[in-house]
Amino acid sequence: MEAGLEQLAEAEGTTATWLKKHHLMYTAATRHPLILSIRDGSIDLDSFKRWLGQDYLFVRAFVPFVSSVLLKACRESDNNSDMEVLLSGLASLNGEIKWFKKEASKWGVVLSSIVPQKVNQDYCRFLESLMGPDVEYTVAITALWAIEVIYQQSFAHCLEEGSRTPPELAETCQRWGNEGFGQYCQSLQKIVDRRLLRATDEELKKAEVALLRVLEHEVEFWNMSQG
Ligand SMILES: Cc1ncc(CN)c(N)n1
Repeated sequence: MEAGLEQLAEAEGTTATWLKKHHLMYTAATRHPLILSIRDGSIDLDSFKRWLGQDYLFVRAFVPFVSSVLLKACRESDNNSDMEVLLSGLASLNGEIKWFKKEASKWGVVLSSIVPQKVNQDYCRFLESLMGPDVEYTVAITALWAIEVIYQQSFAHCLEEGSRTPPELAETCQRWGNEGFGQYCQSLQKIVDRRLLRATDEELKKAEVALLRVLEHEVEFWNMSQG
């Protein structure tokens, strides 16, 4: 990399550099055909319902993962405010689970009879693999940021001017596409960039791999939902 570009990368943060480097995969995850079909109004509602049921199960598995990142922050972070950012994210999952239940009953999706599909199980297993004490805080929070920002960028796209998102899906898009969630993602990104500045080469590599794995799992999750 040229010296000037290197300085730019440092000024804008490692995460931005990685998103540029992996822009094809990032676009595949944030502009998936399922998201584009919500945005243009052509969404197949069976796909939406499949996504809803599977994502409910995913979010239940996501709670212990976020808790584990919070625990790592309490033990390993060099900055007190990390804990507050993570705690706010964890707290909002309470409302999210309630929302899934309400939304499922609106669409006639019976959550108690949803069986996790293999893609979902694989993703949840990946989350579990990041929960152990051997996984560094920097690596785990990189994965958390990636998981959240993909949803934020995907659903915010469905709320942009010119989108023809069906009104009955607007609430879903608002849940992850709203300003507050965008700010939460930015707070996570700042933590990740701060941690990556002090990371060892090995940690940097592991964090970048975690980002790539999340991108792959997210694309698979959309594919599975689309059927
Ligand atoms: C698959 C998936 N990825 C991300 C999110 C956002 N927490 C979610 N609910 N589901």
